Amino acid sequence: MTVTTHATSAQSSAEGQPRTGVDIVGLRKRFRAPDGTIVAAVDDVTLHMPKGDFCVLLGPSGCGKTTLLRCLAGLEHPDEGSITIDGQPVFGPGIRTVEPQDRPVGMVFQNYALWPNMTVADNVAFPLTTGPRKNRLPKEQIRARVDEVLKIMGLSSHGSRAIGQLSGGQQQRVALARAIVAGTDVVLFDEPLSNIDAKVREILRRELRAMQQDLGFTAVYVTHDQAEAMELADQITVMRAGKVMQTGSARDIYERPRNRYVAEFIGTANLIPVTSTGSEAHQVGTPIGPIRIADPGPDGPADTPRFVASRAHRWWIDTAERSGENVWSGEITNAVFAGSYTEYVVQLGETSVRVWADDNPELAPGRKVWVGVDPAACVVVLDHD
Ligand SMILES: Nc1ncnc2c1ncn2[C@@H]1O[C@H](COP(=O)(O)OP(=O)(O)OP(=O)(O)O)[C@@H](O)[C@H]1O
Repeated sequence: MTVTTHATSAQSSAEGQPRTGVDIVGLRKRFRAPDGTIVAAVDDVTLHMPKGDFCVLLGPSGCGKTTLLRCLAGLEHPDEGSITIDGQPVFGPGIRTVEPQDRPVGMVFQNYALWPNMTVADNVAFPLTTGPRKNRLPKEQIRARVDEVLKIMGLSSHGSRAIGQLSGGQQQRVALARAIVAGTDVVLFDEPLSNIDAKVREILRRELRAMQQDLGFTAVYVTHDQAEAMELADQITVMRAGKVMQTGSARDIYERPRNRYVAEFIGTANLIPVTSTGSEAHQVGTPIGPIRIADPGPDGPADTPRFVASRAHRWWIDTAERSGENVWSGEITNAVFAGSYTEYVVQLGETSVRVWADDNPELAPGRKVWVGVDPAACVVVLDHD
């Protein structure tokens, strides 16, 4: 990827435009693969990213997250739809497409994309020193702004160093500093921490979140790492094959997945097929008998298969006989000690469930047990949208 430059915040704020975050409507981007087939990399995406929120695009490799981000940056030309960034239409029918360097966004790439022959300070200053000369800040102001940003990123004493004299984590700090130096209201991140070792990544992640909250910019952050998404995001958008599967807070997505894909992609879910609508409200029939549920799930075509989804850690396990709603007896078929919990696989007839017991009762496979789950932790999800 190439480095893009960033418009100054002065441009977006001085014109007094309304700042609303990022709005994407009906966006499509197709590519022709080498074998001639057409790939719908972004497939009718409509998404609102509220101003000042940390918005994560999450999904497996190839689901279209980077293409969507590149469309926001202006590095890809979408086939259809519209994009508005902080009230400024940058792409859409009847709109002159705004070039990357004129969009009110900063961008941080996975591979840092720094200029190796420039010092740290010059790399950070770069977005302020490009564009029409008449719009540029005076030199002293650029220097002051660069110093300020280097301080925020803990790089004050590194300004005159060459890029090659920095560690990977420090280089990524420089890239972050460069993305925020112009004070743009939207910063785009393409898996910025994935080349950094795990310990430093954790630190940078926390710093990035704190910095984003302090400065108040809207972050659009691409990752395939669900833990990273959950730690950082105000809003997570789960993508699959170019489409948005679900958008919500980390808690919404985790506790109220709307389809099987989301339930399985985030966390560990037990999915038990729904065989009938159940004789009472908030109850469904399944191969292990009726299950009481909290949420009947989204409407969808009647013939779409449905499942009761529940998180493994919301189940309990007991060796003493238990009875009541959402309680079953079964046999442990596998037990794996995972440190803070033990995962048991328990066979209930033809169905097996995973139970994460955090009191580590040390039960061996073959043991008869009772297991159960709180109805509040059971939601019905569609097989697909
Ligand atoms: N320039 C291109 N030419 C042809 N196909 C492309 C091009 N760019 C992306 N694609 C295809 O579009 C789809 C989405 O790619 P994209 O890079 O957006 O996915 P991603 O979710 O960001 O994946 P990753 O996490 O691996 O980067 C993939 O099938 C990819 O092969």
